[in-house]
Amino acid sequence: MAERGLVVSAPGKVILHGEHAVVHGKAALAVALGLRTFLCLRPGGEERLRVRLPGVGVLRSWDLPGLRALRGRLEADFDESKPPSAELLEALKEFAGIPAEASAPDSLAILAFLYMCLAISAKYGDVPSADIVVWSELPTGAGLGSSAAYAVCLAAALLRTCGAISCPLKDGETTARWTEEEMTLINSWAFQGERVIHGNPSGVDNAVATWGGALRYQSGKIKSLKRVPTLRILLTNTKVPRSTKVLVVGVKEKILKFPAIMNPVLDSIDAISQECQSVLEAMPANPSPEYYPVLEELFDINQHHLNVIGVGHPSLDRLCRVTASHGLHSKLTGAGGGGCGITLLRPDTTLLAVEAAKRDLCACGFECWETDIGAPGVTLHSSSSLNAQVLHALSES
Ligand SMILES: Nc1ncnc2c1ncn2[C@@H]1O[C@H](COP(=O)(O)OP(=O)(O)O)[C@@H](O)[C@H]1O
Ligand SMILES: C[C@@](O)(CCOP(=O)(O)O)CC(=O)O
Ligand SMILES: [Mg+2]
Repeated sequence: MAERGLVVSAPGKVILHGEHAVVHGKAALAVALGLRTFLCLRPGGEERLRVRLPGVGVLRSWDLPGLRALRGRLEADFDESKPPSAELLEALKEFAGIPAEASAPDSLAILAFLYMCLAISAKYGDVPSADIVVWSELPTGAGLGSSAAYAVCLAAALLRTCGAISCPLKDGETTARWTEEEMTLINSWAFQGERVIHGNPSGVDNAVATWGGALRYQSGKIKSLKRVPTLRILLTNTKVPRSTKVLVVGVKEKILKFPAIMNPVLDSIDAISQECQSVLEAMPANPSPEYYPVLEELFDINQHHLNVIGVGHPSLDRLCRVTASHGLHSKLTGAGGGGCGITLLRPDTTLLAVEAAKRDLCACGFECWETDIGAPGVTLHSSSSLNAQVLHALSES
């Protein structure tokens, strides 16, 4: 058990290309965002596990004997190489008093929390007597990988508390990262948490939340890009709620219904990811405008493909039209169906042009902001390193 408790964080992400296709074995390019989820775990007093998830309105606590008994009943099912079984999830729902068909944000968050607490403690130690609070800078359900950032924070905190991974923080350090081997373990358990939340995730989201930076992901293979060019991206949240789980199922159904139509589209998205990766890897650290026309064309082609596979939305079409009227190119990011879009800003895109585009996007009821990309992955913090906003949020949540 970490004596004085711990604070971990993990970044959100944008998928530049490859969302949905990556679920079907194609390549995706994802970059970590400068927006993070934070988890604080403090040792608890009496034998209780308490969790506060203000992002989804959850405040729950359970006595450890009850959790240990539940774990004992389910132990055979905690195989981290396989998706959590329907029976296991039903048992967790019943224990937590969650309706069987529940897929609301709070229900999925509690399910993922309980699954990871019991499964990790079943393998590496005991259920911790602790007070856990999670707070995020990311909008949930908007395509920025909030579920993965949440799962990665949970995995890192629980594995550290069970002693399965080290405490890499040295005296005087404010932040530290884990070793490659430890991040692989964190990522594999975070993928299990994503399986509870998403149903059939590809693993790209938890990979980029773990390793950070920019990476190409395909069928479990992760290739971090050596250098992340300084791309300026405008993030726009249409605020249209949607469920990644539902959208991923919809694409699968369309592939089964029209394989000869859909598979070539997935192959084309795969080729777009490859092409984009080649361009990014050829870019200097601070690319000049001439590199951008091809990136903009790839955005446009991919956005059309995403509409064809059924994950577009009128709000995203409107986003693309508004930015196009300012000479900018956008596409949805993440599962689509609403949520966020990303707009590529060239180095010579003036502040005035960006402000004009933001003004028109906000007039649509959207929320937009520029953020940097290539952020570090899962991180262990000394509490002194956290800024006042995060400290306040974690203490007040
Ligand atoms: N900060 C958080 N605290 C608790 N649960 C979270 C948090 N962020 C995300 N989640 C869980 O992840 C779900 C959103 O995942 P998803 O539909 O994949 O959207 P995205 O990953 O694009 O944000 C939420 O409904 C909730 O269950
Ligand atoms: C649609 C998908 O490709 C990305 C989902 O991203 P998000 O959960 O919307 O942030 C699903 C996946 O890769 O697991
Ligand atoms: Mg997600």
